[in-house]
Amino acid sequence: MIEIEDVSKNFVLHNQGGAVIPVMAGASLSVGRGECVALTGASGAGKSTLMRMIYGNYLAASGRIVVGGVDVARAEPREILALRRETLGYVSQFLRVVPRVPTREVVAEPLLAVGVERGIAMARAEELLGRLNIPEGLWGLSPTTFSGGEQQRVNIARGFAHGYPAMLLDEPTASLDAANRETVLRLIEEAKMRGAAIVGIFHDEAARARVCDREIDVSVFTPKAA
Ligand SMILES: Nc1ncnc2c1ncn2[C@@H]1O[C@H](COP(=O)(O)OP(=O)(O)OP(=O)(O)O)[C@@H](O)[C@H]1O
Repeated sequence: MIEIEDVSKNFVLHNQGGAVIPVMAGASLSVGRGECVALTGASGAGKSTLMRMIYGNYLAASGRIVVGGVDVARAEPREILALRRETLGYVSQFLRVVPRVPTREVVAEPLLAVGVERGIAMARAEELLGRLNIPEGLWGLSPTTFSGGEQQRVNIARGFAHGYPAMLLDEPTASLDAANRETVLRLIEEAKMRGAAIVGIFHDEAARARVCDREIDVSVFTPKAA
């Protein structure tokens, strides 16, 4: 479902005389349906960079990144948007809050975007908000004023609303209490059971051991000259 072949990445520092920093070379990785792969490696090894390339935020210098049959490294912007709507979910640590949109709608939005009937989308949103312990009294309010932890849980609910065939998870259990951490681990297990291919960064070692099938140390993709 996610195929990465011989990918390299350089950063060009335009404000520092155009210095070229090679950060990745020969990155290859394959993630099948129902599989969860953890990216590991020291700080600065390139975990976030690889995730951003898979999501199409950073362009690879060479190689292929194929998600659900779409080569992200070569796709048109509208193809990337369709991929993100239908196939590839990204759960970051932080919610991008849209002012005045109620929490229930924020969570249901990915389902409405793929044409799920409104009643079904809202029911799924409410189920997830309940599981993640967001008080019912908050569901009709915009999450703008929510606490950091509440916004993080709303973001997780939104990220797991639609059954994406492929998912990227950036520290999904960071700073959660035990009960909510357990819920997130169950959501990951449920996603795997329905066949999602998952790539994630997990600093929480116990979480990684429980939900990940394999670990890839991205420092093996650090260019030799770097
Ligand atoms: N936009 C950018 N411009 C220039 N260099 C960058 C950029 N983003 C990342 N880098 C460099 O690429 C390397 C990999 O960074 P990256 O954030 O992917 O590491 P990481 O493994 O995710 O680290 P951490 O665990 O600290 O989050 C680092 O040396 C970083 O300085």
